[in-house]
Amino acid sequence: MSEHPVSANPLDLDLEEVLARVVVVELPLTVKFRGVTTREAVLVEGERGWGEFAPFPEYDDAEALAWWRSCLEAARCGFPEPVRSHVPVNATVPAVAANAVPDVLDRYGEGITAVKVKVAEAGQDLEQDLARVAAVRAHWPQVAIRVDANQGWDHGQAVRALSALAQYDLEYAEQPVAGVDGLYALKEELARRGVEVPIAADESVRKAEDPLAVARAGAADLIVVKVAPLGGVRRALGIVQQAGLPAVVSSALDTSVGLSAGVALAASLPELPYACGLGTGSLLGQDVLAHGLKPSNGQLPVGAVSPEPNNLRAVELHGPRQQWWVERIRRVHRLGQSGPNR
Ligand SMILES: O=C(O)CCC(=O)C1=CC=C[C@@H](O)[C@@H]1C(=O)O
Ligand SMILES: [Mg+2]
Repeated sequence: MSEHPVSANPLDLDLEEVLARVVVVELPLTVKFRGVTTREAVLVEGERGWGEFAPFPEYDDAEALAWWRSCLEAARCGFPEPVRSHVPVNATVPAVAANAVPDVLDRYGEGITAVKVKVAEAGQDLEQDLARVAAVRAHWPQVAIRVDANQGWDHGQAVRALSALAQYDLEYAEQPVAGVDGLYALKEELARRGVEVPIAADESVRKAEDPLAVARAGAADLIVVKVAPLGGVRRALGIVQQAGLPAVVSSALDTSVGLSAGVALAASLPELPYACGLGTGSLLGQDVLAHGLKPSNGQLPVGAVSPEPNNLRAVELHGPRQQWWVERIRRVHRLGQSGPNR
């Protein structure tokens, strides 16, 4: 790729030249997350660094376009100047059985100050969520605990669950129910009942037509921002600035290349009031860097990353899955050149 000015459109490139050099990888997860045990991603090296394209397989091309823009921003434009050298991260606990919690937490090492616990998993019940959160509190008594329901509760379930979980002094509840109206109604009801659990919006930001609608409606106390679904670090920075709410930077279960874009966003935000959901490198069984981005003393370092050729070769995909990703990029790229500026 030739020298690329930051102000130009990163989609303006010779696509076949880029596709000839992309690396498609599949990384094993050490714990099942979002129902999957491996994570596929495409890595692209550009004149300013490495970018990652890894929209989940079920996402359509319109949704995947923001991830492609984000990948090309990293590869071709680089990132804004950081204002800090390290970012604090939370441990993330998937919807595992309570007795598996200590083992999951220990993967993140010492010095973690916040833990995010997945709740409302399909096929599980509130007792299992309470037991998982209790196991976190028992293993690490001092940490702040937040829960993420991925909009898995309806209004009544969320009121019941958060009223019960409030005994653990929750830092916040992430996307307990679906939609801006749903979040607003829940926030009102919790306030009426005196249940003091702040509400964070995730899907209502990253999957919304208008990522600012939730802030305008006063339906959340804070927002979760993820670089790839929001179309890159600069777009995510703009959304945080316009939302005017505290922001938590999170991963999309990325390889260390994708995580480094999240770190770049966290590093350039003027305020960083919460530990970031960027510790998920600890859930990967293999990574593309010689030393993957895993927390040390609860923090990740800010800076460029570069995959190690041997690590890349060990996880590189060939054949039909590689072709599937290449074809997906062709379609998404065409959409970006022809369609509305999503
Ligand atoms: O925020 C974290 O602690 C880790 C990232 C995380 O939870 C997620 C990553 C990828 C997909 C999402 O289902 C999930 C989330 O909902 O925040
Ligand atoms: Mg979430």
